Amino acid sequence: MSNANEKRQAGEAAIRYVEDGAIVGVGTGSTVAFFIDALADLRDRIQGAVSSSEQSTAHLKKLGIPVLDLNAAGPLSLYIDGADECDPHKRLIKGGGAALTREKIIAAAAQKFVCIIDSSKQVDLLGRFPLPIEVIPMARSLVGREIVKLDGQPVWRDGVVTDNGNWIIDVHGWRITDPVELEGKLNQLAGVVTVGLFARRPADVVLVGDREI
Ligand SMILES: O=C[C@H](O)[C@H](O)[C@H](O)COP(=O)(O)O
Repeated sequence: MSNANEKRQAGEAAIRYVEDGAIVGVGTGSTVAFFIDALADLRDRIQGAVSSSEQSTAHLKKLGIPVLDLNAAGPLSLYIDGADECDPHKRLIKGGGAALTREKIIAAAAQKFVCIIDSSKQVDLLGRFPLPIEVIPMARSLVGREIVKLDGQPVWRDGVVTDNGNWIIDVHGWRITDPVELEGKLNQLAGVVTVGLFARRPADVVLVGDREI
């Protein structure tokens, strides 16, 4: 089965976690787009969605799904989002679409995080996909030098500005044996806004196509 078909299956399968009256946290990306399409059928049974990006907000609104502010919504029961890589412990690399900061905030606010992926995203060890890091623009070179000290190869995602007005550095060449430790270490660097490692707050459920693992 193609990756696109598995993404569609995962997006549609995630609907079974949505409860009546819920405010649903919604991630970003091509897999989530299938979820949003399916969520439109339930729009009269939910209160609405909290969105992780301008892209998802536009999609949700186009389909008539109310988009709510996280501060007003409070704790969320459910967050649905894709990932760029997923290890056997449900730890993730995210941020291929530059939406990692708002995604991490919503994941932290949600009781259950259901991650929807196709099978190409499954890895034994995180790091084949370059690790995205959102940085304050003036700190780009500083953070890059710190990454080199940690044996990573930083590549500036030239031309990309995040929804928060910041820049992205993609780090190549890391085999991430201890993602919890690395996430903490990178979070401490001055100028880093968010690291695309979701190890301290991994997914609770992963759907690979329509198969829950
Ligand atoms: O910033 C983007 C997000 O983390 C996405 O969830 C991730 O890149 C996966 O996207 P896709 O479902 O398009 O492969």
